[in-house]
Amino acid sequence: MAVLVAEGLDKTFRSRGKTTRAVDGVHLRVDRGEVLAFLGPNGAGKTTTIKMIAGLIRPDAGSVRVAGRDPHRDPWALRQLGAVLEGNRNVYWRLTPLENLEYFGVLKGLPAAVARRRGKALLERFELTHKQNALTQQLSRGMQQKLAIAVSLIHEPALLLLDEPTLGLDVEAAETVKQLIRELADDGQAIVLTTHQLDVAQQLSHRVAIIREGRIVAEDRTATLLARFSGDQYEIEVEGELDEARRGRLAELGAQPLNGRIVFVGSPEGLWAVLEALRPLPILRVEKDRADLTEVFLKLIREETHA
Ligand SMILES: Nc1ncnc2c1ncn2[C@@H]1O[C@H](COP(=O)(O)OP(=O)(O)OP(=O)(O)O)[C@@H](O)[C@H]1O
Repeated sequence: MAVLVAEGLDKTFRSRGKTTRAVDGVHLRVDRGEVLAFLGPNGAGKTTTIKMIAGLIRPDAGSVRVAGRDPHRDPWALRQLGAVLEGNRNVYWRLTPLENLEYFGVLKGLPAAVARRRGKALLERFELTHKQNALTQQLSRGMQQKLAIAVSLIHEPALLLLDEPTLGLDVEAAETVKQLIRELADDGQAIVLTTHQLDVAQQLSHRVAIIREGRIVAEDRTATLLARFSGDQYEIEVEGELDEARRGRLAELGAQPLNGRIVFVGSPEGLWAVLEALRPLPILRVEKDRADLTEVFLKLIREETHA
């Protein structure tokens, strides 16, 4: 089920006689339980798009539907949004985590008792209960980030917007936050993730949309995009020496021994023939050349530049 449907979004800024077409015909869709990584170089139009989705900037053209309704017209649709857009700004340093959750819950229209009950449940779930009465400013950055996410979820929004959720966190805190995001998605939360940390995007996203100069230049399932940009080269490592007969057979199949590895470019069927030719030598490793999201991103961005 589509939680977010954005269609044909346009936004042009005019300031001091200069016109910037920040967003140009952007379509985005996010389903329940799906993490969409929304990626692009600096100034590509991500923040402007997210602000249009969040009801903060009115699009010149196009439409946004969150859980079927327009956040620019319908306060109910606005309540279907939760956002951690700029670091920890949605928490108050001088309040405790529980007070933050209660305060923002009431601000979002919840009765105080409901906000408190949900706040306690979120602290439990995010393993922050032991800090519920400490001042937020005394929490570690990782804990503050978890609290910021908890606060954005207090009113049980249909769509969660996360901007750079792991930026500046140490390895362990980043892993905890990533795990939390995975669990939220597994429980059905729809999430739009904006980040320049492409490894994080690769690990967390089901789908990727890449924007450049206001236009979407690629939009696909993460796995599909990675497969599309992966080569068809295999590397095989075996134990023991290759005799002359075997070397000859490998050459016939188009496989090349190279620095202790065998390199083969071809189809999966061809690979089986190569493996067959190596029998009965023990195989230590067979690996396909796989693109990562950084390579995909750079290729797409450059392709567009040269187009
Ligand atoms: N209020 C504004 N007035 C004029 N131009 C703006 C305004 N907001 C954004 N822009 C311009 O619109 C374009 C897109 O900006 P946007 O902030 O959406 O990019 P971004 O992809 O979020 O970039 P970053 O990754 O650097 O945050 C940029 O050229 C930016 O300078």
